[in-house]
Amino acid sequence: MQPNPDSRQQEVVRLLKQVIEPTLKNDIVSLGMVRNLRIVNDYVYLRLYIGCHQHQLQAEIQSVLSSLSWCKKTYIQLCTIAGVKTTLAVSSGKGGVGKSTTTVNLAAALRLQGAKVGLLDADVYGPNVPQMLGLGQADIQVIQTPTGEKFLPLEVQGIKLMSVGLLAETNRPLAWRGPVLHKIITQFLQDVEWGELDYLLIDLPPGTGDAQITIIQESPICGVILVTTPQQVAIADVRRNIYMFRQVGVPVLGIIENMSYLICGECGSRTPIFGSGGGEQLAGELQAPLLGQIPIDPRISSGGDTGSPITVSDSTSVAGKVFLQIASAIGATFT
Ligand SMILES: Nc1ncnc2c1ncn2[C@@H]1O[C@H](COP(=O)(O)OP(=O)(O)OP(=O)(O)O)[C@@H](O)[C@H]1O
Repeated sequence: MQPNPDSRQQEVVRLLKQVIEPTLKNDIVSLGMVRNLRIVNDYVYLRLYIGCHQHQLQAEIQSVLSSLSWCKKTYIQLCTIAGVKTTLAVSSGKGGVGKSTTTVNLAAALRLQGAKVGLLDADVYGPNVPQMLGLGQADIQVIQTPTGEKFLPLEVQGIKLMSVGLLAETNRPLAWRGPVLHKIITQFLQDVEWGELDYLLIDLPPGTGDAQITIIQESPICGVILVTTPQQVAIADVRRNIYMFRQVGVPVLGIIENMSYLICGECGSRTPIFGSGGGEQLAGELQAPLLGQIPIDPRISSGGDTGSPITVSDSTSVAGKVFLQIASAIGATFT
């Protein structure tokens, strides 16, 4: 009698769920670390997406799967980014909601709290992170390493940075499509010599297209942070975005609501210019925590233009404090 492939698959998943990541205190399947699980004949194949400090999980998987009577061998393809512990993605349903601003300030907040931080600006449609950190067009160096040639990230304000924008010509929009886009993104993920990083933040392109799906599928993202504004239209887009991440199996860490309110300079009262409660409603509906609400502040915008994130220039501002709070929550989760 032929073995039932579905019951074998279920058996493997059940065993894999016994492998618990000790810091995150959850199983590796729920954490989205196991992908592309296939059982062919009597062999198990899977990809394991982990940080550089989680290699022991591979041996644990081999150990639990060794109890399968029918399995001749388990092949595990390790997917890590050399030197990087925790990879987080920042995403938004639509453009212009402040995703890059949020990524830069979050990177700055994690840095202020002593973490080693890298930032990958993968927003091929509008790579503006370098400018937000005060970098113009800069030459990217290629260095020789034991594993081949690699891009050397730039270092600015204590943050290591690599951006598709740094490879593009000034004032010329990037118009990469399909295979070219796929190649550039995967090259970014594999061919950057980050050194040792506690966190790599990836600023994803907005939406749910090819570029996003490629990055999510190809990288060991431990979690994604979604940025939205309180408007209904932005929220509908985030909803689509969340479903995409859940389909791939990447955990959604939470939602940041940007441009939530304007603070009166005179009396300190808060006015919700774009409506209120959107982030909260979404967080409830999708069971993803609301990590923070960022005010509208002209200094956030001017800081983006001049390369001086508000979290660094004024860490005691309301926005600065919210970013630091979110960074603490991330630190509490991953270390
Ligand atoms: N809380 C805020 N207060 C004031 N201005 C803000 C705030 N957040 C973002 N901005 C400004 O809004 C504009 C859009 O922000 P940003 O580029 O970060 O958005 P984005 O979602 O990354 O856009 P895209 O992905 O389309 O490039 C920028 O000029 C930025 O300075």
